[in-house]
Amino acid sequence: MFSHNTLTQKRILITGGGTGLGKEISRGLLQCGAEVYICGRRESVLQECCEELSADTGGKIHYRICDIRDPDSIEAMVDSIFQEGPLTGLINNAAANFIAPTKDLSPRGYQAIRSTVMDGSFYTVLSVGKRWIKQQIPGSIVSNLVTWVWTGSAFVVPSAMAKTAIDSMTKSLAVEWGRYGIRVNAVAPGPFPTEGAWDKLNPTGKSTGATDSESVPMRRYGKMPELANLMTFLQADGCEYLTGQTIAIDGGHHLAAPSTFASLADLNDDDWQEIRDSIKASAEKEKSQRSTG
Ligand SMILES: CCCCCCCCCCC/C=C/C(=O)SCCNC(=O)CCNC(=O)[C@H](O)C(C)(C)COP(=O)(O)OP(=O)(O)OC[C@H]1O[C@@H](n2cnc3c(N)ncnc32)[C@H](O)[C@@H]1OP(=O)(O)O
Ligand SMILES: NC(=O)C1=CN([C@@H]2O[C@H](COP(=O)(O)OP(=O)(O)OC[C@H]3O[C@@H](n4cnc5c(N)ncnc54)[C@H](OP(=O)(O)O)[C@@H]3O)[C@@H](O)[C@H]2O)C=CC1
Repeated sequence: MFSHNTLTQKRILITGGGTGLGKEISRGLLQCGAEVYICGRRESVLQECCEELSADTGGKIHYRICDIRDPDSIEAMVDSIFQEGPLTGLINNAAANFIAPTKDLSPRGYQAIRSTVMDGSFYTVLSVGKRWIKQQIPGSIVSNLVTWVWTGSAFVVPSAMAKTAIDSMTKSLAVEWGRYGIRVNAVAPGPFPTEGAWDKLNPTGKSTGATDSESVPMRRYGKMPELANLMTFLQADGCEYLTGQTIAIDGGHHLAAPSTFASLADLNDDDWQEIRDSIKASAEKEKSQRSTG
């Protein structure tokens, strides 16, 4: 779809780029000639991703260990990247999520998700954006949201709330920063199966709804290159007049089956305990690999 030099001269930071969608978006950007920075809390995961993608694409990819819930950690990362040269693009992709009945959420459970998705995305945008403004450099910010920004979604309320806040940031900053040549857009994917999302949203196979590809009008899940292509377009030269938009890429899913987890109202307490235990096992495995956070 794009040539190997569509993104030559572009230097793009993608948060949470070591796994899942972030990793495959990084692959797509590298294939189009961008220099890519990824970050996350697990050094071994980031290192392995860089080795794999650089061998597969021949592109330049670097990692930084960073906890985006901590603004100081973000400042240190962005500062060290700009010392090597300014970024031209930022993709807010890192996120936290788990499925749970809202009545069972503690303040800490809510904060774990809000502080990553809403605060972490905002801190990163602020850290990069203020440098672009000061150095009079144009840039492209793209946040990876979800179609719940339009539909809401039961049983993942903190995620739906926090993603919606970033949708609002997208429209607001597009206006405030347009005069600096900074574009602010977002994408809203439907289901693109990844280990990270499925472990937290359908750990036992009981979270039906969107896990069924038949509920998508296109009768399938998204393919990674499709999402990478949209991200490449939004980071490329040639669409400078496009800003303030959140673009769905979901095979029509949210128009046909808007309430992703509505059917889960029928699960009982034992089902939810089993789901919670499975999520805990997945989170503990990830935690044991963390270098920060
Ligand atoms: C199959 C689904 C198909 C859906 C298709 C629709 C379209 C897809 C839409 C997808 C949209 C978005 C998806 C995503 O964002 S997926 C990203 C998944 N990846 C991650 O979450 C990675 C990061 N995750 C984490 O860091 C952790 O998993 C966690 C979020 C738990 C945070 O870890 P942290 O170390 O900060 O926190 P703790 O483990 O100490 O827990 C903090 C509090 O949270 C409570 N908690 C944890 N799990 C649950 C649960 N299952 N239910 C209720 N509460 C939970 C925990 O008890 C702590 O609170 P307390 O101290 O008060 O007990
Ligand atoms: N998969 C899907 O179907 C959909 C996904 N999305 C969105 O796509 C994005 C990626 O999701 P997906 O790839 O599925 O899930 P993953 O779990 O694979 O990706 C989440 C990434 O975020 C990183 N991360 C989490 N917390 C932090 C933190 N505090 N600081 C730094 N990095 C952090 C994780 O790395 P580490 O743990 O090492 O820090 C991980 O690399 C998310 O924004 C998600 O909401 C949207 C719609 C659909």
